Amino acid sequence: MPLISLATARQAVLDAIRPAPAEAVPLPHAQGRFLAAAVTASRSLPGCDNSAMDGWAVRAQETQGATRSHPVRLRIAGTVYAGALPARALQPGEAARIFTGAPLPAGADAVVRQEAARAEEDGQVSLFITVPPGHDIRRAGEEVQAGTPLFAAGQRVEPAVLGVLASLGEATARVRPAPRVAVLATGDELIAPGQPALPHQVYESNLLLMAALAREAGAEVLSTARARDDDAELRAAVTRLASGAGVLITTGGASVGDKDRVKGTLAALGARFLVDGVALKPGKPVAVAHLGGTVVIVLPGNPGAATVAWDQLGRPVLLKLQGVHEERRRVRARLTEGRHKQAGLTYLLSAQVEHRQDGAWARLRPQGAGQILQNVGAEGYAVLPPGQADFAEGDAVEVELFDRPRYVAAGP
Ligand SMILES: Nc1nc2c(c(=O)[nH]1)N[C@H]1C(S)=C(S)[C@@H](COP(=O)(O)OP(=O)(O)OC[C@H]3O[C@@H](n4cnc5c(N)ncnc54)[C@H](O)[C@@H]3O)O[C@H]1N2
Ligand code: MOO
Repeated sequence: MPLISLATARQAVLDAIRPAPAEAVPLPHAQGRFLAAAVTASRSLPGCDNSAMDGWAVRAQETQGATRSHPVRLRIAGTVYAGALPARALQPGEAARIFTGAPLPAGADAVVRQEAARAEEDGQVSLFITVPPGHDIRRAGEEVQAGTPLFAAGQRVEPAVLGVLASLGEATARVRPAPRVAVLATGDELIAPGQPALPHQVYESNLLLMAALAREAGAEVLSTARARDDDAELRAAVTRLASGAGVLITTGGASVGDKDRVKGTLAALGARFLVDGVALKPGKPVAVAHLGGTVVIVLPGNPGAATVAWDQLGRPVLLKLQGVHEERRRVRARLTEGRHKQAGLTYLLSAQVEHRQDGAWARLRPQGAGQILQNVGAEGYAVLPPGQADFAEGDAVEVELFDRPRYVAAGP
């Protein structure tokens, strides 16, 4: 049976995943989450007319003609600090001492900053500049009017968004919970970093890598574990890890070798496969299954293949659970070198994009499913689509970029 395409696989998986119910969380816990509902400004910013500078609140008209050699003198009428209300309105002939952020007294319509003024000993202030109405004033609502739509559902709560929510007075945000993820690395050959290893043994790197990638996609990683290529051990590990997790990521043992037992173990436990194998390289053996209420992402052991398979199927699952769909930027770029590929598969190759005078070029680095260095510094994947086997140097391809994705609310 021919393998299904990447696009078909992703659609099948996403159709089967529902976003988790939204919850209100305190703002400090909302960082990195995705808004479950649109946010409208609950107050205007600023809340009232206020001073942009430390100086003097005045009637602009009364500063007419003021210069350093011919100052205008006004009577000092009290002081307004930020957070306090002015004691009274400004009368003609008066200036009030005012500080940055303090509400403008009624009657005042401009501020003269203190560098352009001097308080005299007779209770007056000399102003050295003429200012127009509105000078150094921040008007109520000039940044945002109460009721203005600010963020769409799906917006990621980045630091700047947290700042805006707090300045609106919000203490909580409605977001989807972080998917609770467990990671299982399988393989007899694996040795934990820090332990001695012989050349035929392999340092286990997928646990750390996959947990980190899952966190990048919003997950809370509950546990990581290793298991040998042994049915009983795999069964016990899968059962234990899946019991507390919404998503279980496994790596290794996903192909057709004698010791590749992960899919068989899952099937024996009653897993229902949504996808089993994709016309993708690297990452062909990837599978996605439901095991009770847990989504299991079965990744190949090869770190390069696991990374691509995670990125193309695992990450979208995590985002859908959080109610969003990611739109990546794409650029068209020419290959700096030719590539031969299997015609039926989509190849996703780690690339850096170089902007030259004659346009964008995709530089592919040495890479392979079993390699890992290509991931470092990669700016995106050059997409070599199915239906073509040979790509020559200079052929234009799409590069799917990793940075600055746009998150939009996903369907149900
Ligand atoms: N006859 C065939 N052989 C293979 C096929 C096939 O279709 N027919 N598919 C190949 C493809 S594609 C891939 S990808 C690999 C995937 O194999 P597995 O998922 O079964 O992975 P393993 O055999 O367990 O390991 C592969 C490789 O990766 C290393 N590895 C595994 N886990 C880790 C880890 N946690 N940290 C670091 N490195 C790890 C492992 O030592 C192996 O070198 O199968 C092809 N074979
Ligand atoms: O297609 Mo495998 O996942 O690369 O070697």
